[in-house]
Amino acid sequence: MAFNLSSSLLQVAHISSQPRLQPKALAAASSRRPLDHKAESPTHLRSTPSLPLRPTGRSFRCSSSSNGRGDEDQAVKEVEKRRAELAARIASGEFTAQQPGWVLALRNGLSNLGLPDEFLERLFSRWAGSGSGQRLEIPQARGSVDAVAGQAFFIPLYELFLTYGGIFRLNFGPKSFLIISDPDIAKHILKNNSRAYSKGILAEILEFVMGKGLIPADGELWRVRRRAIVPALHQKYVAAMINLFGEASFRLCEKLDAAASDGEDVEMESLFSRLTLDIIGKAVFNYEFDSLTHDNGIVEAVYVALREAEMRSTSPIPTWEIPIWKDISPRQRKVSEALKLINTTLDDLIAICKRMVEQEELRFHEEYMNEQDPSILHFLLASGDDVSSKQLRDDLMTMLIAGHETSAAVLTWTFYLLSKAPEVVAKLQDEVDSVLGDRSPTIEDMKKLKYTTRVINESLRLYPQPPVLIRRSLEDDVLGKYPIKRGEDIFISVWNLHRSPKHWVDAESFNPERWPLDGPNPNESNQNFSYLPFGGGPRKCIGDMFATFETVVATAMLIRRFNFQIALGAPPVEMTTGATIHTTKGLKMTVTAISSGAPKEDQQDEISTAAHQSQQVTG
Ligand code: HEM
Repeated sequence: MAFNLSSSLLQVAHISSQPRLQPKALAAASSRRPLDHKAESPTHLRSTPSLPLRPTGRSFRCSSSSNGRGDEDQAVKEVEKRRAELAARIASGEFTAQQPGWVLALRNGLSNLGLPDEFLERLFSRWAGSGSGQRLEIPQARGSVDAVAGQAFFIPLYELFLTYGGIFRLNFGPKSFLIISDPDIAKHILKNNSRAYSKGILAEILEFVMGKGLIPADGELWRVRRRAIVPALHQKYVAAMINLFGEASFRLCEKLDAAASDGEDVEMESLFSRLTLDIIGKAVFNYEFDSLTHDNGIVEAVYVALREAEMRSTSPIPTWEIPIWKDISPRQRKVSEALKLINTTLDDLIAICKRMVEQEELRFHEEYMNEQDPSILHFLLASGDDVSSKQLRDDLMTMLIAGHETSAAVLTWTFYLLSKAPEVVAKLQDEVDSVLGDRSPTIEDMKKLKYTTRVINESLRLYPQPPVLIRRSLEDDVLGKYPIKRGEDIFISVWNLHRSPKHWVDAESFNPERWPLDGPNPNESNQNFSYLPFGGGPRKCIGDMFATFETVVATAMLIRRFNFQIALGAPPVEMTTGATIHTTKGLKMTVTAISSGAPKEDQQDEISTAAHQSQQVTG
């Protein structure tokens, strides 16, 4: 049965438990020097005894409007109030069920006196009975809808993390989840013992649209498909994609040019969604959605399927499972029709591509790529991938969704962050001007656009897409010091890891400078699983390089041509969740052209030349 993600997450507020982490742990980092991640490991930080009071709701303020300050202030106040209330309830121990209130008060008191967390941990777990051989209990929270309704679910999880620490159980009625915000435990689940975990609920929710595609697949099927698909994203392919990114971004620039000269504001979230849909359609199965230019049936069908996937992951009652409902609900009928259209289109594309491959004088090798059709589908068919049409369709659909909404969300939040950081924009524009000038990016430029890359790295830290990773334990295991049973549903909160004040200095501020330009590209390995923008372990994203270059190219090409500001009177920018973090009401911006740059025909010529060059260099 499909399980509902949010019915759990919407019910987080009332708390019962053995709190582990004391509030004072939380703002310690703000007074620290920037972390040297190589020298100062998360483990070291965890044992730091000085623990000032935790930050309040200011962490997640993302409202912004150049006008309507009143609206903005009101929205910010609401969020802060709700958060402060929740934080106060958690901190007071009001809902403690398994441990008497006085134990909590004593522990808080000792903690405020500066006793190290680890010492208190040992003391109180012994008190709770583990020393006498009883099973060590994971801290628990149980909830009700009212305290968290109306906000993205990962926000209350952050509040709970600040009090309950890197692992706690979230109970609601008969359901329970483990919430992980500890880098070592995340590493254990994702990498060291990854075989003991499946995609669980995620596979159930996404089955209707991704079938057994690479994201939901588990076990042997996943291994076989991953082995077949990963080679398709080889270096030469990614280099060819830079040209595709450039062309699509150029089309977006044209659209923005028109808006700028007409003095019209633009809704950037939907434009980024269209940009990345156009890119991923070409990249995965050589299909021209052309959604930036016009709407058509297939574009609409893709959005119907995507919105349904998001609705299913955030709706309290799985009505779509009721057999008759499927037939009578207009929404579900629309979903079925959309899926039918997408499947037919994919079948047609597979058939066309098969014919192309048959007619080709094929000499397949590691970096095989057809110049007319460099798509992943073409590579798979040319490689002799022995797979059913249904499985191939599932994999293509999976990549379409995985590579579309994620990149769009990264660009949306990057431009939101940039709208509030003119000094970062100035540095970005300097870099882009000196590296690219007016020409289109090539694969060689990716190494040189260092600051642009750091901006994307930092945007992914503050707005990870998706904000939680989902797993289910396939066998008994031990997480940290806690034994867990088979069948546990687990959320690894990347949001919490990326904003943990234990691991980041000034965790909430947008500061691309935290990543040295001459340092390695930050990833889960060199950040000890405190930073997981593309996951980690064997199920790490296969499109990480693709997506990084895509967002770097789009950012560079837009930022050198336009200034972006939140539009006058735009609604406050707030978060909501689907599979990725969306805005609640869009990202409405005023776009002003910086200069006309090279004439358009020249730019178009350059795009073709750049494509040719990048193929020559890497081919
Ligand atoms: C900025 C854009 C992107 C972000 C932030 C992102 C993030 C992620 C993350 C965090 C995972 C791990 C999920 C988990 O462990 O549960 C993942 C998996 C995956 N991603 Fe991406 N992704 C992006 C773009 C792409 C693109 C462009 C593609 C395809 C070309 C892609 C294809 C996949 C696939 C197929 C998986 C599943 C891998 C497996 O389970 O073996 N992603 N992605």
